[in-house]
Amino acid sequence: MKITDVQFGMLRVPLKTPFKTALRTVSTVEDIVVMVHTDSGHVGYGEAPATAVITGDTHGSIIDAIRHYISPRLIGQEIADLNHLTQLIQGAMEKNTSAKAAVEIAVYDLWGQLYNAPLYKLLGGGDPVITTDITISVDYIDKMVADSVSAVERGFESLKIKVGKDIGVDIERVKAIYAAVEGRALLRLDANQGWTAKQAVYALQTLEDAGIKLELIEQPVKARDLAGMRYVTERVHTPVMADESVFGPMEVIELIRLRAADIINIKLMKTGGISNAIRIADIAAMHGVECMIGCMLETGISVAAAVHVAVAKSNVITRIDLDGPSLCQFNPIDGGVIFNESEISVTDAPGLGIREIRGLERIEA
Ligand SMILES: C[C@H](N)C(=O)N[C@@H](CCC(=O)O)C(=O)O
Ligand SMILES: [Mg+2]
Repeated sequence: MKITDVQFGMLRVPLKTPFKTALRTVSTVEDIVVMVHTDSGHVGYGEAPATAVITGDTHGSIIDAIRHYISPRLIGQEIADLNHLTQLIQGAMEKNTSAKAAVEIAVYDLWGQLYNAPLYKLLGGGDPVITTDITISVDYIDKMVADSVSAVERGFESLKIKVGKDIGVDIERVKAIYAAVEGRALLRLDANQGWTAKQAVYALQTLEDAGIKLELIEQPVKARDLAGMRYVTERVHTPVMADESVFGPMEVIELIRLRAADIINIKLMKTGGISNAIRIADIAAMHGVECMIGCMLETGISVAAAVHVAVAKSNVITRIDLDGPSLCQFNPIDGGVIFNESEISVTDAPGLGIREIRGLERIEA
């Protein structure tokens, strides 16, 4: 099975409610879809969102990176030579992790199709049912409490509460949500870099002293402030998770060496796809560090790939934040991963099992 062509589409799906973090507000998922064609007629699918505030990637940069740097290296290559293909993709250029991720996901999809097996089985196998949390956007306190209660009523047992806007209000937000859902859901906080190290310690110690038990705090301080991450990790009981601070394996090694966080959030759009996600999971496992697998605003193409990784690496990926499809008004993907609110299950369809993408707008080559 040889690669013959790489094509693009744009997938737009409105969100159920605006997605609001300390970094941005978004109402529609708008992702680049990549289709890798082969001489056998098989097509592999990948997807990349333009999360410029985190990865630096835009729609234009994703298409340009693939069109001019990645795709020319892949034409004529054999899907069976997976490690060679991932090296070609990762070595095509610096950064541009979302573009690399989209192409790698499509290549892994084809690799599964080549061997007629679901991807998670080729990656090591595992229990094909996992449970995700759901994100509660940062907003007025009453709205966040209502959204949290509604999520619990829909069956979510883990809520990812966005904070990082105003430290005083953030503390009140968490107290109010905790009071409303106590005993029914675990609370994960994500400040998306919105606090200073001292603010984070103050907020977390105030919440801990008030008897509020949090599962973890994600990325309390600026991405590059590893000293700040370590400062917080050393001073609070709540486990600290690194998100924007770690993209690839080298950053993970440095973070672990510095003991700057307790947990690592792996996202395919930061790692550049599946090969580095697996590397990070293995490095973390060797050091006894647990991981979450997360997503950006993605639909059931790239989130499906993350699900396969999560299933195969459940020895170390102990937390799941793959709520992209649950945040969308509808699911445009007919495929091998079934997203049913908090429960995500994988079928035995080959590769990612994608059969149809509804509403895909073609982007001319
Ligand atoms: C969607 C997911 N639950 C999430 O919160 N992901 C990111 C933010 C993604 C974005 O801004 O598009 C995160 O910070 O964990
Ligand atoms: Mg995060």
